Amino acid sequence: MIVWDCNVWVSRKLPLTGGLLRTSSAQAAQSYQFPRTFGADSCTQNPRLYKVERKVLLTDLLKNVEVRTLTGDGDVAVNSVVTDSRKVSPGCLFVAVKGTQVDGHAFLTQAETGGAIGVVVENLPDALSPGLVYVVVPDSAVALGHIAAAFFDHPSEKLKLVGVTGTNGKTSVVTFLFQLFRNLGYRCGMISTVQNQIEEEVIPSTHTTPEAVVLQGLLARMVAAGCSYVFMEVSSHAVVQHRIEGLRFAAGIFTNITHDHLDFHGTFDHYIAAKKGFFDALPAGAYALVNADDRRGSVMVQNTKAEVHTYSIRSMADFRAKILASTFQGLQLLVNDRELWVRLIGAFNVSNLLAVYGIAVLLGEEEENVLTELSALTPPPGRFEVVRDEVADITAIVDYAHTPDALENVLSTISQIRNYNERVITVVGCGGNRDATKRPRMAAIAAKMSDRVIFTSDNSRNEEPEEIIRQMRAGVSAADYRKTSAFVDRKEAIRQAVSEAGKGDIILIAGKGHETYQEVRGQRFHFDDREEVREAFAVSR
Ligand SMILES: CC(=O)N[C@H]1[C@@H](OP(=O)(O)OP(=O)(O)OC[C@H]2O[C@@H](n3ccc(=O)[nH]c3=O)[C@H](O)[C@@H]2O)O[C@H](CO)[C@@H](O)[C@@H]1O[C@H](C)C(=O)N[C@@H](C)C(=O)N[C@H](CCC(=O)O)C(=O)O
Ligand SMILES: Nc1ncnc2c1ncn2[C@@H]1O[C@H](COP(=O)(O)OP(=O)(O)OP(=O)(O)O)[C@@H](O)[C@H]1O
Repeated sequence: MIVWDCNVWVSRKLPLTGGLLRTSSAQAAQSYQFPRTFGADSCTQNPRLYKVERKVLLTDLLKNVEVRTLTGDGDVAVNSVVTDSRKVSPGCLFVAVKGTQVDGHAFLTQAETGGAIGVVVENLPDALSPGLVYVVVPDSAVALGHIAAAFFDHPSEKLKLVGVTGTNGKTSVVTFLFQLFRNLGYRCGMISTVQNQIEEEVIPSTHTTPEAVVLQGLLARMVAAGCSYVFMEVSSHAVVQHRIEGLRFAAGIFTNITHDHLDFHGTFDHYIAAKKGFFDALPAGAYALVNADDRRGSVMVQNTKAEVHTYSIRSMADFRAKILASTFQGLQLLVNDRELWVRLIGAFNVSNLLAVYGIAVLLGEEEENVLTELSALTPPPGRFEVVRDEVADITAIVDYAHTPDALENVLSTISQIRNYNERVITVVGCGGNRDATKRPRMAAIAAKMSDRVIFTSDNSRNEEPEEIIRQMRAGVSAADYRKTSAFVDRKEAIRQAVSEAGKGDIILIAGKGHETYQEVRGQRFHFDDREEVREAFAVSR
């Protein structure tokens, strides 16, 4: 597997004139040269490998930016765009962004000392340094998106970019789209929480939606690799922090919205507004495909310029489906009146499939071909992933559900498929330093919909895991409380679930899905629910 560091992609060599770079957009479109591929370790060991050999005139970077004032020489050549003063290098442009912890404007001196040739700011500092070019903009984060897009020569305009937003289903939908379009014969890229991918090449992911410079660089690599489609997740954080500014989307998909990330957005209305912001910004000529089964679906597209289409499993819509049979092996469906079998599990995946089918048809694919290819799709890692102990006849399901809604969905999927001669044992925890309001709600859902619940840890971060579990248990009704127990150590919790399970029982291990770590007090330890349950099955024999 080739691993690319997200900070290293494009090396574009342009001619220098008289010590200063003079170039044009036409030249800028020329010759991408990639550095050799590196393992992640070599990048960490040798920071020089991070250097992007690329220079663009500052004035060219600012073409789509609302500039209030520019002090200094705008024709200076910029060789990288940086938002962290600790990562500046000679020749870079430092963009000072106001964050949730600190204000990047506090680090202008550090940026200059590190070799920045220019800074983008919202306010000029009291004393100007003669060595720096100052660009004043109304909003640095907005400016950053456009600057990053220009630095990488507007990659999103050279392919078809499809963005997927919603509380749940983003990873599933982009993964299915990536598989489908590759099966239809296109070269594709994918940007997702689990991993980024350019055809076969896997690039580790740090965010659901990377920050602007990383994102634009990644897209530039995808262009250079000949991708004609890129499917990316658009998180509400990314919309609010303007990471997607400067991108041109061919289509946007809305899956659903439920309570999540209220620690960041403050209120549900702000969270809805963040998601809606993505559709507000879609250009005319793009498609907006929304889930008509979610009552916020119509709100999302109230002010969009894009062409609106809908999908539904409950009502009339442009793209609709009916579930004929639902089993742990797959689903039999009627999609726009055509019958098909898919290897995916759960009603929520029918919604996801409709989003995929709808966008493929809107983007011009033959309906017949798309329907045929839907049968070949496989779920992303850690999404309703089944691990079986065939000897003991116990089914474990590892799922990333870490919101009340997703947990309810997974448990109701299990209850639709189970035969009620068996028990459902749920192992679940909630993350630390994240939305605490979901803790009692998730616990109540788990207890109401399972025969047994074992509460445990799930990335407690800087909080006490015992306290998180206490807050969860507070949500459990008196009647359900006797079904519950708690094991702070997730390994022990999984082993306990396996030891309690009998023939035919189902163990749901919720919350971590594909994650391969447990984050405790700033440190990440290797932890993989799938490995743990396999091990627990082995030792229980
Ligand atoms: C809460 C949040 O969104 N944080 C993001 C934010 O960091 P921040 O606001 O804390 O930044 P800050 O520390 O206040 O710094 C502000 C600015 O000063 C700069 N700085 C800071 C210190 C210094 O010495 N010098 C300096 O220049 C920083 O580089 C930054 O540009 O801006 C950073 C740079 O863009 C992001 O990497 C960071 O994501 C962090 C790692 C994160 O965990 N984000 C999560 C919550 C997130 O974005 N999640 C969504 C998905 C959510 C979901 O659906 O599950 C995602 O898209 O990944
Ligand atoms: N359309 C959907 N509606 C509700 N729940 C879903 C849907 N699709 C998937 N899920 C459930 O939500 C969990 C998360 O799914 P997925 O990773 O696709 O969503 P996501 O939006 O990418 O979430 P995150 O950003 O947290 O990764 C899955 O494990 C599954 O249980």
